Amino acid sequence: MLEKILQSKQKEVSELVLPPQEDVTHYSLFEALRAPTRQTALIAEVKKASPSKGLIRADFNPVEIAKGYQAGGADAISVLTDRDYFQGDPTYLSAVKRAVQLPVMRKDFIIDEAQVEETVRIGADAMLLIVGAVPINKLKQLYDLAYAKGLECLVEVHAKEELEELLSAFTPKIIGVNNRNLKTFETSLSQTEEMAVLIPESSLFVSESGIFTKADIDRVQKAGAAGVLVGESLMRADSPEQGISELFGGEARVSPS
Ligand SMILES: O=P(O)(O)OC[C@@H](O)[C@@H](O)c1c[nH]c2ccccc12
Repeated sequence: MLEKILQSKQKEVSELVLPPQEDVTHYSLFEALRAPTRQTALIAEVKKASPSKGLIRADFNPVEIAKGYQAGGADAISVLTDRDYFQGDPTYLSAVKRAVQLPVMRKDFIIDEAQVEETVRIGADAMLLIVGAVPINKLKQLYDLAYAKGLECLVEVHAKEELEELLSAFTPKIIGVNNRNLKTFETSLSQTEEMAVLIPESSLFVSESGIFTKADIDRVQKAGAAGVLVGESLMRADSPEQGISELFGGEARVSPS
């Protein structure tokens, strides 16, 4: 599946027309994750559909969902911008960014410098980089370019070998372990547990995908995750706010946001 997505991305990139620059106020993802609203930081994801689950939420208003996430105490927001496989759109990110006072991360398959520039233009504060989507030296170039342009990165790995390859090249400030194997779509939280020991102390560690309950949050937090990235379980909730409250089992906020 990842292969197929990357092929269409290549085509998309070759046809990319850069949008005008959005005028926005930036918020740091790193700082937000370091001082979370609850014990475990939450990146709440705006995602209409996915290749593994199909349509997740028919009644989909990205701005209303993002505002609900902010009201519910999310620390940051992730917006899927891939059109072909996730029914996302770069314009959703710009609209969300204008509506909330939280760091907003672009969730897409970034393989080229032009997409980094596009990410800046649409007003994002951060973007996802996936180890395994591009060769590691290319990933490092994209990472350095992003930071040079004022964008932060969440660098995602799935397998242990990917993490080792990443760390032998450089140490990202924010590392995500995707519990979902992008080749098979299976999720397993033991992925987070197995990889936690290898994550350097100096990096913020986010556990991504397949997190549905307070028990799941406690489990990855115990393993060492400072934060979680949650999409589906929140998108299926009656309201985003209530979804967050239920996900945290009613846990009180430790700091207002
Ligand atoms: O919906 P979930 O299982 O809570 O997962 C969210 C997020 O981790 C997932 O959307 C994701 C993680 N890495 C990705 C890379 C590309 C697209 C999507 C993703």
